[in-house]
Amino acid sequence: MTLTLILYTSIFGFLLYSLLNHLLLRRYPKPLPPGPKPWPIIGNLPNMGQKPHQSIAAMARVYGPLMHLKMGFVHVVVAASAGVAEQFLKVHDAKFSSRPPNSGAKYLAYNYQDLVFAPYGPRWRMLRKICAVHLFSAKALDEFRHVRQNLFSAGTDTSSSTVEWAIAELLRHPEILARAQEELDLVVGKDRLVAEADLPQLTFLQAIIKEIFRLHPSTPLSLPRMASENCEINGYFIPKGSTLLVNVWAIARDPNVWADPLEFRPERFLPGGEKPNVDVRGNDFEVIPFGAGRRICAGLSLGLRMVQLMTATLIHAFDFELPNGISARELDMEEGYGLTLQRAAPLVVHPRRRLGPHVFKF
Ligand code: HEM
Repeated sequence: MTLTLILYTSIFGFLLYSLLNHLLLRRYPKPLPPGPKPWPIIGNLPNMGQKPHQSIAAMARVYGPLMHLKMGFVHVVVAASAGVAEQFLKVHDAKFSSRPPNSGAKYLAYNYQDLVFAPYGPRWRMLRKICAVHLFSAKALDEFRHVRQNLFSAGTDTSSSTVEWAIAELLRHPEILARAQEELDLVVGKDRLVAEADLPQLTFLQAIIKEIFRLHPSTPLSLPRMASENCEINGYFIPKGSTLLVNVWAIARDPNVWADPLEFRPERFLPGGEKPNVDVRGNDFEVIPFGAGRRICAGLSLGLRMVQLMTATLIHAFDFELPNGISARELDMEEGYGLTLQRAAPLVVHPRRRLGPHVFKF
């Protein structure tokens, strides 16, 4: 008797949910973007897997670069190509400049009062202005240069994980590492450590860092945005309140845009390469590790400088050996998943000094 009751209740619940869903979806003037069919109540949560950026990229290969998902009752739209990302983050940027609510931001960030989670409006504008003028402007960064110099621990999680990926890729590509060290020896010499002022002359190093940000962006799904009003993108309806995820990881590996996208090839960013003029500062949508538009990473210039400086200093000052006779080609490059894109297995290396001991005396 009880079992029959549960069965009938479940069937009735399912039919009611499908009917409501159908009626609600019909109110839209245009179709929602295509996407996998959501389950009742939980939506597409079971499709997310252990590494959502990879699962979402696989789904986008089936449903296209503008995709619709349901996370529970929340509409989620995903941008998985440079063109679609540009629509959201440039053409319609103003409508997607708030972030969706979440408990972490509510309880840890003083009820959405910090810069990252503040709703788009006067307070966010004021915080952003303070950062732009007093903290992260080129002038402020130059003035605080001496405070940062070889201060490795000051790197944030995003910066430190990017450097870890960089060292791992360089170990797997010894010819690229040798060329970068050659450039460093030429520009910096062997009697001092790299300084921030050297960075503009280290063009090969800069290409390496761009390639690292392309293959291993520290926030693969960027930070979520939220639609503040209904809008239409590429002929599809995006309901107000939808969460926007931009799969910067998939965009930067798009085979329609990048030749041999999975290959680590910094030369592609050098003159004569396939993308000599492409940068990571949010103007070229095929590689946007710092996001784009008005809520682009506020610490972009600092993050970029820190990653360049830390990587340059490490490979200039040290050679690295892998422990236990592991060959570089065997190095596990599996991704873990967390707040930032970490290596599944942390990189363990034995550093050997390449510069004389006098260089390390401070
Ligand atoms: C490797 C380094 C870094 C990467 C890859 C990175 C990436 C990102 C991304 C993807 C966003 C979201 C952008 C969007 O919504 O379009 C973001 C936002 C932000 N980042 Fe970074 N970031 C890095 C380093 C830093 C550093 C060093 C700081 C400050 C010390 C910083 C401060 C911020 C802030 C305040 C925001 C929120 C901006 C806003 O909502 O207006 N980031 N970052």
